[in-house]
Amino acid sequence: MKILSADQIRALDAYTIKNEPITSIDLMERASVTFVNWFIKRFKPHREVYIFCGPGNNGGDGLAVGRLLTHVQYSVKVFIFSSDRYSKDFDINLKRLEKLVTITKINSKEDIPILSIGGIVIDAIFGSGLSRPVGGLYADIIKSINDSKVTRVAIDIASGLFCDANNEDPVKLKVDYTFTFQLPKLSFLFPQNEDYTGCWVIGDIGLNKSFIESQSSAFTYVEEEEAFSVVKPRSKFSHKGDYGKVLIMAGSYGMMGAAVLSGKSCYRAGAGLVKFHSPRCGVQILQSSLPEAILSVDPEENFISSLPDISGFNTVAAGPGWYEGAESAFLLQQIFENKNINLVLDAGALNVLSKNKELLNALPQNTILTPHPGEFKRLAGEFSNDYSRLEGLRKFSQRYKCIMVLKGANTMVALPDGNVSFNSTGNPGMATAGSGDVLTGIIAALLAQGYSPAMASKLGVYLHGYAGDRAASKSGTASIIAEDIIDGVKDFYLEFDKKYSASL
Ligand SMILES: NC(=O)C1=CN([C@@H]2O[C@H](COP(=O)(O)OP(=O)(O)OC[C@H]3O[C@@H](n4cnc5c(N)ncnc54)[C@H](OP(=O)(O)O)[C@@H]3O)[C@@H](O)[C@H]2O)[C@@H](O)CC1
Ligand SMILES: [K+]
Repeated sequence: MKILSADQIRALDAYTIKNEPITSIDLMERASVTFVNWFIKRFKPHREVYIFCGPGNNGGDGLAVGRLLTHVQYSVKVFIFSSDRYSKDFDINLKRLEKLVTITKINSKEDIPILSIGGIVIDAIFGSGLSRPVGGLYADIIKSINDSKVTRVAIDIASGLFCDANNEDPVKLKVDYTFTFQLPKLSFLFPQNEDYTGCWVIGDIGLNKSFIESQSSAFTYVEEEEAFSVVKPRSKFSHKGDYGKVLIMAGSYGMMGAAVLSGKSCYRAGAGLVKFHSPRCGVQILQSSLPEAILSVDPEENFISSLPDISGFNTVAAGPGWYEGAESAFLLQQIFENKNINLVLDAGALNVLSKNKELLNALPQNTILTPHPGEFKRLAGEFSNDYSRLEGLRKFSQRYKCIMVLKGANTMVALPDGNVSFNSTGNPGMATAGSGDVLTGIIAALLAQGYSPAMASKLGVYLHGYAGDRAASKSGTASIIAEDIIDGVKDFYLEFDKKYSASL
């Protein structure tokens, strides 16, 4: 799903109105009906509902929502603001609502209502048309709502949040839910906006799909349909050689678990053959934890010091559980000399790169780097906010022609062509030791099976999050351990098999 800018959304709105065709007031009605259908499923009518409506079309939506909720017996109190310019559709909806309920105009601070505890605030002050930081009476209202013990629901986007740009100004409405129209907004995907986004839901209001397709955007949001559509079914006559050979260079004394987790997830995600290159201390651990894997043994007891013969492997995964000494830098240098191999680097390998930045210039094209935010900071430096970090990630990927997988909620995958996809699966329970090792194994497995590095990264991240969500559905978020995520990989392929046989 594409993520469009506020300007593109405005053009999409206008295009739909002209070409469907539909009048703008009817489109507003459709959007409001969609919102209300969702709202009444979630909130019972016994709670007091306060709707704050700004002067534009977001306010117009609020007024239409007020009317629709009144029709289904919700007790609604509606507030508007003095303005010298209301939108046309605001005015129309104001007239429609005035016949049903008393509307309060807020002219000064004294008019700001006290909100009853347990009430619900519907925020229709500003939507995608916010053009500058919020001040004056609007700011007073937002602060007052933020201080009240109510549930807050934003129509389209919380007031004070820009769709696609940073707003340093502290005046933004904190919300529990955002019901947004048609497409996710870039700002929903950043940790810094968590309080101003809450749980967000997309309502399909029938905006023109071919116009959306025609728009160029560097940003996409990967959801179920797209992810499953790229999974390759297995041919009846295939054999293990068709699914690739992965060499995992992971683990050191006390850290062999990282290698086990990467290897297991690599097999679960479909690799034909997994071979570990292990320090001597890891031999027993690996052979007994993963009998399916084969082993090459390093001369060193406690860490990997040398590169085995990698001819015959199409994929190498390196870094989980790594010792981060000078030997590892030399090892990376040797690995980088093999330009025709698919490569995933994680954890220790990333830290070795951070300490030896000159090595970045030798990265084979399309190498996949999977840093968490701390590792990315060590690689690329600090950024003042999440928007500039996104730009930093894009630049890094473009500069070193590598694929950057920045892990977190909505993991970002930045490609050397400047495009970035955001992931839709996963949950906070996946913030647990070993979760990253599992992702490394999954991405390596997909690379080995012939997915392009870009596809292996995007699908791998989706699959990893999906597996984590399945794990959460069985054991609850807080108790997920990395092994559970590996188990969840089975559920992904089970779902794929079902979808695939249903499609035949
Ligand atoms: N897109 C779609 O497909 C559909 C969109 N729909 C809805 O329309 C919404 C977008 O509506 P919109 O364009 O009228 O913008 P909106 O957010 O109401 O604000 C504009 C007003 O606020 C003012 N203003 C701005 N910033 C300000 C500030 N800091 N402080 C004070 N004033 C400020 C601005 O004034 P100006 O900047 O012109 O001075 C103008 O008066 C969208 O979010 C969705 O809810 C649906 O109905 C149907 C389908
Ligand atoms: K809003």
